[in-house]
Amino acid sequence: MRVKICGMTSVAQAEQAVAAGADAIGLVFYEKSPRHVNLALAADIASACGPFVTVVGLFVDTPREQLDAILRAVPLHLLQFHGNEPAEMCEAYGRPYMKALRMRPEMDVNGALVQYPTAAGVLLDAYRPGVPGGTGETFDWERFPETSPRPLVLAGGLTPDNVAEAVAVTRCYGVDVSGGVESSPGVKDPALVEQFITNAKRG
Ligand SMILES: O=C(O)c1ccccc1N[C@@H]1O[C@H](COP(=O)(O)O)[C@@H](O)[C@H]1O
Repeated sequence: MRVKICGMTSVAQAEQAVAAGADAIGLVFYEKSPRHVNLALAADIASACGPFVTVVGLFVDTPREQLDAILRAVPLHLLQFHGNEPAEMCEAYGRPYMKALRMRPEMDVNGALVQYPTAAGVLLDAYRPGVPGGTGETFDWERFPETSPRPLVLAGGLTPDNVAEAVAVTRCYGVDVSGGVESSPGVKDPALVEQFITNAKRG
């Protein structure tokens, strides 16, 4: 089980998550998010993580020039797309990418998955109209596909209390969390981070 802790807003938070066993950390480049980081801070956080931790950049319909500038400044290993980016746009940067799909009630999940054959992974998240992610809401885990052409990551409303069950029900490749390990938006709680990672890996 791989665990990503998303929305790091300080070097100390990232170092603590890595020390607690996080496989990946996320940097949010979506300006409307309370977890948004500027380039200098993002670069400092990325370089504090060490060579064996995946540093993920999160984007929501970010214009090409802006994303290129971020890539020049911050050493990102994986791009996570949370907007309406088609596969060609996700592929255009020549980096491994993960596409987030929000689980609208009427969505044909298998049909959506095959639209991203080049993704390193696909993340399934809760759907709230008008909100691209970080909702703190779960979706019906029974809708999680049993098989997939690409590794599937579960997100949406995960917490230390529900993550073991979520892993058991979905048998996902990995989990991603933001709000469920925070004391307030953008502030990670070290105890919750540690509990989350322990419970996810145990589950
Ligand atoms: O974290 C954010 O602020 C965010 C903003 C815009 C799009 C996605 C965002 N976060 C991602 O959303 C999911 C679920 O988050 P939560 O655990 O329910 O708070 C997760 O993949 C985050 O990386």
